[in-house]
Order: sequence, then C-alpha cells, then structure tokens
Amino acid sequence: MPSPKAKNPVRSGGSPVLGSSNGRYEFMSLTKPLNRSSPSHLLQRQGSEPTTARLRASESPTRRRGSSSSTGSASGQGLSEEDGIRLNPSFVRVALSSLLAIDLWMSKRLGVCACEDSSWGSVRPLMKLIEISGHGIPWLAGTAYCLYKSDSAAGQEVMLNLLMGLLLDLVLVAIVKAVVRRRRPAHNRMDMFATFSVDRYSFPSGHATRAAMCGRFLLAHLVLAAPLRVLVLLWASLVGLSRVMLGRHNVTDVMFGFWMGYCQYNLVEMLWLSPQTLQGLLGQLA
Ligand SMILES: CC(C)=CCC/C(C)=C/COP(=O)(O)O
Repeated sequence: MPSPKAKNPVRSGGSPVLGSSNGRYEFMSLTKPLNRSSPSHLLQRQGSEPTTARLRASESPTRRRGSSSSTGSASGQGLSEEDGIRLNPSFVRVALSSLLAIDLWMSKRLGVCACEDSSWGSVRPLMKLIEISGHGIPWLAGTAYCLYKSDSAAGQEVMLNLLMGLLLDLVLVAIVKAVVRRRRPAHNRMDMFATFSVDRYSFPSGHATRAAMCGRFLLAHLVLAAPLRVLVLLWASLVGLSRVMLGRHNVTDVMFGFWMGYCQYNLVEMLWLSPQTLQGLLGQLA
C-alpha cells in the first residue's frame, strides 16, 4: 500500500532549503558518501527515513532479499541489524548532512562572480585582484624582500617568523586538502594563478587561512594605527568573501580556513624564533 506520506510534497520531495533542480527538491544522503556524479552533489534520500524504508521493505521483500546478498536473515524475518543501523542515522549525521546541503546551496547562490556572464560578472576582475592579494607568492616574495632589506634585528626577527608562518601555512593546508579531498564547487572556473596539485581541492581555503594568519600577525607585530588595523580586518574579510563569490570555494571551506589560520597564528607564537634560537640554528648550520 502506498504511503500517504508519499503524497505530501514536502516529505516526498525534500526540503526547499536543501536545494532544488528542475523543480524537484533533493535530499542529501544520510547514510552514504556524496555521489559526485549527481549534478548538485546531493543524493536522494534512500531508505534513511525509518517509516518510508519499512514500507518499502514490505512492498517488495523479494527485491530487498535480492539486493542484500550478505544479509540472508532479512528474508521474511524483518530487518537485519545492518538495516537497523542504516535506517537510524544519528542526529549528528542528519545535522551534518543538512549543514552540507545548506553550504552547497548558499555557496552556489553567492558564487555571483564565477564567470564573466554571471550576475556580478563585471566585478570579477576586482575579485581576482583581491585573490592575488591573498596569494602565497606575493606574500612569500614580499616577506623575503623585507627580511633582506631590514637592517634592525627586531625587524629581521619579525620577518623571519612571518616567513616561517607562511611556509607552515602552505604545508598544513596542503596536508588537510590532501586528506579531505573535497572538490571545488562545480561552478568554479579553474583559472587561478600559480597553484599546487593539491589546490584542485577546496577544503580548507588556503587564501582564508593565510588572510587570518597574516591578519593576526600584522595586527600583533606590524600595524598599530587604528585606521590601518580596520583596513587589515577589511582585507582579510574581503579575501574570504571573494573566494565564495569567485566560486572557488564553498562557505564552509572559507569559514574553516579562517579558523585554521587563526589557530596557525597561535602555533607561530608558540614556535617563535628568537634571535638566540636563530643564532643557535645558524651556529649549528655553520
Ligand atoms: C604557489 C604558492 C606559493 C601558493 C599557492 C597558493 C594557492 C593557489 C592557494 C590556494 O588557495 P585556495 O585554497 O584559497 O584556493
């Protein structure tokens, strides 16, 4: 007997907040990994809702037996333990799936400069300029230049630690990207300047980690005037926003990136290379 719930457009079609395509709303899968072949990276909810799944099982026991070769006990005797686990996703899983769905939906809506003919396509060149301002190469080159030009021990110490922070950031972001392997949004055009191979992955945003870490570094050691401090905060925020507007990242990539960069600064402070440590290191090298 068909479930009366199936006629309910919200229950059968999904939640509008989780996104829609071709007039059909779709759910995230609560039990399986994301299927990248799906256009919106969302899977339809299959068997994760206990009532619907139980009804489906009673409608077609033969099909269920056939599809579950490893669980012979399921034949005619109700649901196996494995089914029980599948049909009862934990609250955390539901919450995470919903968060991811909202993330994808919001990121797509905010990716208004993803290409020239996007709704805000005319702002794309400005966004790309902001992108370059948070790129690793200008930061590494600029810091190395200031280190070379600095004639005070204090200045050299600060620049050397910034250089160490930037290198640490590149390594940590590469590790997390390689482990998580989250693909960049489908609407992103991969026309970024100077990338590493891990930069085909989007989690976390390297620009956001750098903006947060360097922003904190500048505020703590280099920029003291209040108007300039506001500018530093504005710049860091714009770098993060531009990642989503350019379609490079999902919102969660940038949010996590900001958090990671904030924590990386604590690491830089912990590992701070003092002139004494430096002399010791140089002495060992010589
Ligand atoms: C080549 C060097 C020195 C750094 C690469 C910087 C880069 C392209 C990071 C990727 O940033 P997102 O993860 O924000 O896209």
